[in-house]
Amino acid sequence: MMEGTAGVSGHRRADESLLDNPGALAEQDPGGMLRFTASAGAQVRESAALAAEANLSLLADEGRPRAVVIAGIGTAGRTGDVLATVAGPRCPVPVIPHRSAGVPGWVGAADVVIAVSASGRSPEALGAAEAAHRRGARLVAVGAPDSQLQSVAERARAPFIPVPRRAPARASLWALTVPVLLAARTLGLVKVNEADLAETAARLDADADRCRPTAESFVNPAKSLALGLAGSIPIVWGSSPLATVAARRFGDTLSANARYPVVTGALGEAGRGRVGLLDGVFGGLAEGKRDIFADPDEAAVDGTRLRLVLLRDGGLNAEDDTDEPLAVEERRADAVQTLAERRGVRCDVVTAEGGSALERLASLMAVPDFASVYLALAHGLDPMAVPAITEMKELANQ
Ligand SMILES: O=P(O)(O)OC[C@H]1O[C@](O)(CO)[C@@H](O)[C@@H]1O
Repeated sequence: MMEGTAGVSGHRRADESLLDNPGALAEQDPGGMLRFTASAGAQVRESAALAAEANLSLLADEGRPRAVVIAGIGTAGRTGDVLATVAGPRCPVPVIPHRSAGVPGWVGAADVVIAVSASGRSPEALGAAEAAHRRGARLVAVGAPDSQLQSVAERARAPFIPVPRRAPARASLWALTVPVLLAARTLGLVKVNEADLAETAARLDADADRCRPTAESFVNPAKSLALGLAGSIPIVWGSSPLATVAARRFGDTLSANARYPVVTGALGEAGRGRVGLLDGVFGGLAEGKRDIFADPDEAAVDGTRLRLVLLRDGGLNAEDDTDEPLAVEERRADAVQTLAERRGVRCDVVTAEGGSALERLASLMAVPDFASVYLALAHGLDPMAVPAITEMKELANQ
C-alpha cells in the first residue's frame, strides 16, 4: 500500500485476487460505484419516462432549427458527442457540442440550445442557458431537480427534464443522454424509437449481469479487461465515429475512476499519426526485448508498456449512417490489429452488437465502464473519491 499525497492511498501493482473477492470489492467501493454503473439500463428507462412527462413538444412548435448546440462539460458534454454520432452525417442540421461557458457567437433565435448539467450548476451549462434565453434561442435543460439550471429554465419558460442526481456525474451518463436524444427526436433530428430505448436498456442490463462483482475474472469481461490493462498505458481507438465516442468515454472513466493516463481517439485519425506510438519505447521497442522465458511477475515490472484497446463497430451500422464505406473502417481496424501483433503489443477488442446506433454504443461502453471501476479497485483506489477534481475546483475558484 502506498500512502500518496492528498489522502489517496493505493497499491502500485494491481491486486488480481481482490477482484474475485466480492466482500473486499464492496469494502473498497464504499460509495457504490459498481452499483451505479450497473444502473445504466434503469437510467435509460427512468430518463425516457421523465422526458415523456416534460413538455418537449414546445420545442417542435417553431419547426426545424438552424443548428443545435449541446452545452455542458465533462460527462454532460459527452451527451453532445453521443447526439452528434447518433444523428449521424445525414442529420439535416449541425449538431454542435459546446464545452465552454456561454454559447457560440452566432447562436440566435433560429437555433436550439440543450443545456446539460448533472448537478444543475456547472457555469458552462448555466452560462449557456442564460445566453440562449437572452438571444431568443429555443432552450431545453437537463439536470438535477431543484437546481439553478431548473430556475433558469423556468425563467425562460423552457422545458426542463429533472434527472435525479447520482454523484459523481460520470455515473449518470445514460440518465443525461436519453433526454438529450429525445429532445432531438422531437425536433426531427434522430430516429431513436421506443424499441431502440428498450433494447438499449436490456443490453445494458445484460452487460451489467456479465460484469457483476460475483462473476469471476475468467468469465467476467470487465474484470479481464481491467487485469489486461493493469500496469500498462492504455491506447483506446474507435473504428468509427460511434466507436470513437465510446473510446473517449473509456478515456474519461479510466482517468477519473482508475487514474490511468490514456490516449483515446478515432482510428482514422490515429492511423495518420498516433499509430507511431506502437513503434516507440512503450510499444515495439519495449516488447522487442521481452524474454519469453522470463518470470511474468518480473517482466511486469521491467517497464511500462502500451496496451491497445480497439473498439470496433463491427460493420453493423447502416451504410447511410456513415461518412465512409464500412469496408474501409473494417480494413483499418484489421490493419491496426496486425500492426500491434507484429510489434508484440497486446490488444483487446470489443466489438459492437445490436441493431440501433444507440444499442451498439451501449454495447461498446458497458464493459469498459465496469473495467475502469475494477481497475481502480484492484489498485486499492476508491473509484468515486477523486480529490484532485475537488482541489482543482477550489484552486481555480480562488
Ligand atoms: O454535470 P455537471 O454537474 O455540470 O458537472 C460537469 C463535470 O464537472 C465535474 O463534476 C467535475 O467538476 C465532472 O464530474 C462532471 O462531468
